[in-house]
Amino acid sequence: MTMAKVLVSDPIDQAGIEILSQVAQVDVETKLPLEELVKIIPEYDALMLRSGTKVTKEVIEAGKSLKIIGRAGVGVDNIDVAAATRQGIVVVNSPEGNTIAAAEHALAMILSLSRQIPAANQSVKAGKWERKKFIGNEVYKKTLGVVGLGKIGAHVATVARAMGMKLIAYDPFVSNERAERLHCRLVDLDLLFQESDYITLHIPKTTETANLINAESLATMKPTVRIVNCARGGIIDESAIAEALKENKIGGAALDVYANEPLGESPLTELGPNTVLTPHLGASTEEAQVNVAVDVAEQIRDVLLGLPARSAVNIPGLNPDVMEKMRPYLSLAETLGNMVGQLAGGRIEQLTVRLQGELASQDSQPIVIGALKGLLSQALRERVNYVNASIEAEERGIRVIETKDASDSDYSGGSLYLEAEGSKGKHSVMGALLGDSEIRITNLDDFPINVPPAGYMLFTLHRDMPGIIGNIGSLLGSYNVNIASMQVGRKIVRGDAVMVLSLDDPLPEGILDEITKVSGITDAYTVKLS
Ligand SMILES: NC(=O)c1ccc[n+]([C@@H]2O[C@H](COP(=O)([O-])OP(=O)(O)OC[C@H]3O[C@@H](n4cnc5c(N)ncnc54)[C@H](O)[C@@H]3O)[C@@H](O)[C@H]2O)c1
Ligand SMILES: O=C(O)CC[C@@H](O)C(=O)O
Repeated sequence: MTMAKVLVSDPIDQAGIEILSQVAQVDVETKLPLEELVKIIPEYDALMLRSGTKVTKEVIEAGKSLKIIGRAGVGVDNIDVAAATRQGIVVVNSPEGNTIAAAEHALAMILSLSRQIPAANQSVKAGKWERKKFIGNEVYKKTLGVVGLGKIGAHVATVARAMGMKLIAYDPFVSNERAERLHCRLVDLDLLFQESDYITLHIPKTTETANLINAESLATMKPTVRIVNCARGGIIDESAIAEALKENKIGGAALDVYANEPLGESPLTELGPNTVLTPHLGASTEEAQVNVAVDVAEQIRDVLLGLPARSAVNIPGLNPDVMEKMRPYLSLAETLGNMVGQLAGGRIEQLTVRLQGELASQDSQPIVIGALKGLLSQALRERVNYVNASIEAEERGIRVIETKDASDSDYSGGSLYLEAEGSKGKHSVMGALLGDSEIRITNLDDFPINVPPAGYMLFTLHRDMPGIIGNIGSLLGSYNVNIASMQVGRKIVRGDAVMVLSLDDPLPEGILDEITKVSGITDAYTVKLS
């Protein structure tokens, strides 16, 4: 077996490299120009990066073997996640590994601005002793406006409170209870801008948050306000804040992140001591770098070993614990999805997924994704996976109906019913687990059966009458097709029935037509599960 290959395209801690090396050949190539990255990426199974690499659609489309992209940090805005999802590539990050580092950097920025530490440092090093020039302010009893009360915002709030600051916050997605626990008063954004002595941003950059701080909002703030951005560049309009700082319309700003990085030429670099700039250092502590490298490298290792990732940003809701617990049911869902997809024909319009009995108490989302993965596997083969199954189904216009019926199942552990409507009509299959993980198909088109899935299967709809089984057996024998097992399911004696045959060999071309000509057979279908 050839060893997997991982490309590490930004500097990451050695602890991460060591983990990756357990399962893969690791190449560290930093500062690659885009065209070079596009050229070499086809060789790699995984890509690990920080904020320095831009993983564009072009990179992703060239990464034909990529299974996972790991961002050693929080923000995945330098990765085209939509393109990765479409291509079935898992994107993982380290949501908490650098929380404390980023929060402490924001707090350091608040204090640096208040006491003009960077400017005072420069002055002393220049041989001066300007004690009067560097009179600062205390943060004690000042109002801190926290925009974004997530992980980093919450830690900033906790420490700021310990320093005696009054806290207000704006985050439309957090509850009053969370804000109260953090001793923050939730306010609207306009009020936060007007009341704050310090404003600190801890939100992602989205279309809603782009240029959240601009000339207009700056005009509503106190003339002494100090603004800190250790979140993302582009949340502040850089020319507007540069203008406000130059004209002393606000007290100061400390920025770690920029619309374009590296910052290069910018009006921000021309500003005086009221402006503190750092080169995206929020996550740059030894501790955080070990945390994020280990966190993400472990996930890459796991995915390369066929295990789930714990912080995938593009597999909604499928956390590893759920995946592990549900694994046998996911396999059941995939098998049934694959079968019903073949029975109902190539162009599927609707899939109904019903979780029955005890299974109804489980989250249906992973099961639905598993069923869709199975359903699409004939068309998309290995291109469909747990990441892109839903998006691929949506693009094909497949309607998905999820239902639950806790009362209905003869099987302990419950059963799963799938019904698909497609170009070959409407068909249904039901299945359950025998013991912990053995799959049984328990129903086909509403006829009770009990068979394990097999590589090649033949299903017939027929009239239950003497001789029919023998005729089918002889016909298959004449084509040298060996029958591994056979079962008949019927609702009433001499009524309609199904026959399920597991075959050792694939059915030769044209034999289905012959089967349907056998007296009593009304229809016949084959399914290939290998
Ligand atoms: N400078 C750095 O090196 C560095 C390091 C780590 C994280 N970050 C950045 O810091 C930011 C926050 O990270 P986190 O780990 O706290 O994320 P988080 O997801 O825990 O918190 C983000 C918060 O923002 C809120 N939010 C989203 N949209 C909002 C909006 N329009 N208005 C107000 N609030 C909104 C969310 O409800 C959430 O509570 C991210 O942008 C991340 O990329 C930067
Ligand atoms: O990689 C870095 O140093 C920055 C990471 C930071 O911006 C993040 O979003 O986690």
